[in-house]
Amino acid sequence: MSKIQKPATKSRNGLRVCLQQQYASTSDFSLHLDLDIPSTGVTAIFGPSGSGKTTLLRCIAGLEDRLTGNISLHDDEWLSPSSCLPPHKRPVGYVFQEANLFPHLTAKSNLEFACKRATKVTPSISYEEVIQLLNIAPILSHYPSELSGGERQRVAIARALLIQPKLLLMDEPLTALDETLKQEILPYLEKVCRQANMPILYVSHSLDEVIRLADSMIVLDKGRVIEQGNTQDLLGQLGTAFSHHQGASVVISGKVSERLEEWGLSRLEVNGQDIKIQSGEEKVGDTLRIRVQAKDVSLTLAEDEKSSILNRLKVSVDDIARDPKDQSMVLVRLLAGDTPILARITRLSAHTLDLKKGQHTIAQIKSVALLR
Ligand SMILES: Nc1ncnc2c1ncn2[C@@H]1O[C@H](COP(=O)(O)OP(=O)(O)OP(=O)(O)O)[C@@H](O)[C@H]1O
Repeated sequence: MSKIQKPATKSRNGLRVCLQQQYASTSDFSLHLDLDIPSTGVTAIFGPSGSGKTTLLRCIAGLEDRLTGNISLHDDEWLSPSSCLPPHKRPVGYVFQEANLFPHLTAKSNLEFACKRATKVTPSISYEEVIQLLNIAPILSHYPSELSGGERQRVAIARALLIQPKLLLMDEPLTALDETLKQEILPYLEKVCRQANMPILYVSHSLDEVIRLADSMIVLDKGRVIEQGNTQDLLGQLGTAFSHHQGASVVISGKVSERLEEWGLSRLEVNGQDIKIQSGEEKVGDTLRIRVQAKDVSLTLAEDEKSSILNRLKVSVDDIARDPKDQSMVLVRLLAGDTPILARITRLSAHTLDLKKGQHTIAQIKSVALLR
């Protein structure tokens, strides 16, 4: 195995991972990474099957032994050329695809086991807080076999938090659940992600989950990082793995400026323009994150056109790219101020509108198409 080229510089904050790993000298797969991961927030690890997502988490947790390099968290060195902290000494909470609870112990005893393993003397989250956060008080006396998949996974997340980790690793925690259970558990995950004051690495194949949960993203392919950045920036670019995805979308953040109770809508201010969305629980002043799918954005040049579409944003065309998978379609990158929006329209429409870079146009988005 060759040595890592770039020496790891120490990070004062967050997770530093600079490593090289290979399962066996005969294996085709190897992992070569050099990453700085923010000290809080969710970083999604995305990429095709076999790209090394699970291997990366296992290396960080200390579960792989054929690796060299440096891993540190907030300047605590877990791996260096001269040392390797064993897995049980790493302050890591790990949530797997399957809940992996002890089958002979009740949910409560599973959690108590985690409390005994806690890595910190002063807990950053109490037992009661975890129970409340994941709403598992009613099921504490149940054995894993008596719980639904979603309940088991909520207990598994609680167990990972009660270890009092400084880093949370989640490997496709929703994949084994059906759609209904996924929707049931997502709000809990969102709460955990928002409240946990630590870096969270979240492996997922689901663009939906990534958009809902991740602040930043790392895209792996064949053990290498091919894209990395802030979720909003990355999703708003053309020519990435995401812009070619069926569900190509951008994430837009805005402040709720008004609730239009009579119409069941809320007004969101985004760079001085209004977006109306169907009302939820949000209050005036809240910041909301909404997903706009490229397929739900249409373009028009007529400013005063009467239309049932409520959201008509003044934008400029920043770039146009052909869809490599469908020659009848193009993706248009638009800017509303500095907020990127993607529109997936036919090549014929782009031709008819004579779309060009820098051109001013109107992006129309139906309110019902906006997801949160
Ligand atoms: N124990 C092992 N021994 C040898 N090769 C392995 C081992 N575990 C995984 N691999 C190989 O390493 C590569 C990366 O696997 P890994 O599980 O990290 O991918 P992944 O991106 O998590 O995939 P998926 O999305 O399918 O879970 C694959 O080619 C896999 O076959």
